[in-house]
Amino acid sequence: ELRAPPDKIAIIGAGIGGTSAAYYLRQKFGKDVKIDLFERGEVGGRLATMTVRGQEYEAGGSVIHPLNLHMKRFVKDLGLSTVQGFGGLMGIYNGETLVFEESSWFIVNMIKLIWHYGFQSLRMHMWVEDILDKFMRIYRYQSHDYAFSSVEKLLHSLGGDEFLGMLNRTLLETLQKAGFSEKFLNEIVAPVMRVNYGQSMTINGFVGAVSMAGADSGLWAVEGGNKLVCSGLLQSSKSNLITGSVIYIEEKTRTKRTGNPTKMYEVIYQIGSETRSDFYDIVLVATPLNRKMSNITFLNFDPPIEEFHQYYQHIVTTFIKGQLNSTLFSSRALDKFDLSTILTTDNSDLFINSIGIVSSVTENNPQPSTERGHVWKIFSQEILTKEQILKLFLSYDYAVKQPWLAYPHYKPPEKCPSIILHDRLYYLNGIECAASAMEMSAIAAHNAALLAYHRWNGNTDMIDQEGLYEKLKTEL
Ligand SMILES: Cc1cc2nc3c(=O)[nH]c(=O)nc-3n(C[C@H](O)[C@H](O)[C@H](O)COP(=O)(O)OP(=O)(O)OC[C@H]3O[C@@H](n4cnc5c(N)ncnc54)[C@H](O)[C@@H]3O)c2cc1C
Ligand SMILES: CC(C)=CCC/C(C)=C/CC/C(C)=C/CSC[C@H](N)C(=O)O
Repeated sequence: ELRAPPDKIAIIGAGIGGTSAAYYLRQKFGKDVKIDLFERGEVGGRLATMTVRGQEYEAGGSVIHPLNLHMKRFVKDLGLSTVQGFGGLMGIYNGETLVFEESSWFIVNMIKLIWHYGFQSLRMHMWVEDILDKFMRIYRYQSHDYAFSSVEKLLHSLGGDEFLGMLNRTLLETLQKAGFSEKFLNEIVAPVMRVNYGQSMTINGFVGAVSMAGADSGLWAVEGGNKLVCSGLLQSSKSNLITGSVIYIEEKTRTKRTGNPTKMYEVIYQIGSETRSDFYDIVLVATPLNRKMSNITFLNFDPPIEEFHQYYQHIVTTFIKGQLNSTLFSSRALDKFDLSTILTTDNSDLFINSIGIVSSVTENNPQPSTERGHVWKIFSQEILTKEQILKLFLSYDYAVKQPWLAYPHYKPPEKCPSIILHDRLYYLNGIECAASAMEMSAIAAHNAALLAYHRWNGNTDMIDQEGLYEKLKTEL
């Protein structure tokens, strides 16, 4: 028998995590629950576009994997359209020369890869496939409403000790153990880690696999910008957006309409210079909990809620429209230079992680070359200086930058923060310690919604079930 649903739920953060939590909470708790979604910045969070000269470009989370089923479902349910085509040729620069260059001929490419690295790229493909295969089990568990009380338990359910163990070893250790060559690791794997996570192969093995998946073919994005998923979910979940900054959360006893004293959470927030507060039965925190990123204080909890010190990687996205100085990378002049993406190896002298031609959020493919050049997106650790820009470009029209505290600085062994911070207080972004990606936040959101629902109704048999894979394999 179900308990009456909660009256009010608060979600802090309207990124993809918070808005998908609103969507799944509405599905589970029904139409009568009031859901307030607090956002101090823009709806979308790290899914953000930048408008330059009338064109919008993805400045944060930009690509989605074809097997990211939550994102796929949101796009379908919300009636959004997708754009494909992050094609073009890729090269890898080591600070002196291009150590690898793609060819537009599939067969030539294969021969080049085998010539340089033997069958390592095929083996890498199989390594990632195997991890993705196990990862996909989460969708089956969630479609049967199963929830997990910790990130570790969730990952363990996907592939046992070995799968969870990926959090405790560096990608380098994992791949060396699997027999990959130094040359392949330095020239192919390290550049992919740099473009996707701005870090080296010392990140944990799981996020390393996610990053390699982020170099697969078939990647897509939402036409008009990935952040449209967040505004769409906010609307479809019929949540109430409060544009304010949450500063405190405190547990208090309140007397409800029924006359019963009930433990509730007081959420104290600021709108401009005004401080307001409201009471909630359930609270979901959908933002990284650290001073620099959210600055939320948990007041008077017994036992106290731990301080979070996860360090987030500083990354700068810069958009530059201009004529690339192709001679920096190769002896070929610009009209003979056909690479549209250049990744870099782990070389401390390099001041960029990657540079690539981008299309606007409405284009399916990069615009044909114009006199004044393409729009290039550059990832770097630091803000580019004018001298650095002039080294990269013969001439340029504009350079606009967006700095980010982008994703955790990975340093295995990883100990993920708790999902259950207190009785009815949940934390979604602990999942980023395993890997940060849009789909990971959506998975954490679905899990937290299911967990909140089952704990509210006392359905303990739906939480942390072991042997789920075997159990569900035989179910229709
Ligand atoms: C440059 C970059 C490139 C990326 N590329 C990709 C990619 O290609 N593919 C991919 O899958 N992932 C990518 N990611 C990762 C992906 O964007 C994130 O994992 C995901 O967007 C995180 O979503 P979230 O909702 O969990 O957190 P966020 O998007 O950070 O949302 C948290 C929200 O909470 C709000 N907030 C914080 N504190 C408070 C407060 N006190 N009160 C009220 N509101 C508050 C914030 O303003 C923010 O909007 C990229 C990230 C970056 C930065
Ligand atoms: C979660 C799973 C199974 C897959 C996600 C794969 C994926 C899309 C990874 C990308 C992660 C990421 C943080 C990319 C950042 S940079 C993206 C892109 N190269 C760009 O140039 O903007």
